[in-house]
Amino acid sequence: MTPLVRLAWAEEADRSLPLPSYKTGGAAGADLCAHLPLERRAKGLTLKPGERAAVPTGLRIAIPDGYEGQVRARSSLARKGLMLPNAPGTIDADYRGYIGS
Ligand SMILES: O=c1ccn([C@H]2C[C@H](O)[C@@H](COP(=O)(O)OP(=O)(O)OP(=O)(O)O)O2)c(=O)[nH]1
Repeated sequence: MTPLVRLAWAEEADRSLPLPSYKTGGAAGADLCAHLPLERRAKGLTLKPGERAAVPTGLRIAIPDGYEGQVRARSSLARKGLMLPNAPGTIDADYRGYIGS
């Protein structure tokens, strides 16, 4: 049986941003987009060396019981020197808050 993963936008989310999507039929994971507040989006997010930030996704997700979600950095980010300090980030099946990374 294919597990059903439910996604919901955060209340204040900009729903014109892309939802997580699998770029190819064989992709192991779906790409998540950053959901920066509108006023900060044009400038983006700049981190100083060694600085850390939680990047919101504007999404909540419900993972079925018995499964775990994982947030991993794309390898193209690693080539730019960006990484997730907690990778893989664990999304618990009973978590219903907003997903950040
Ligand atoms: O990269 C991540 C990792 C976790 N989470 C969310 C989903 C997860 O279910 C929850 C708690 O994560 P975890 O159990 O890894 O953190 P904790 O430090 O043990 O926090 P808590 O005491 O809140 O469980 O935070 C994210 O949104 N992004």
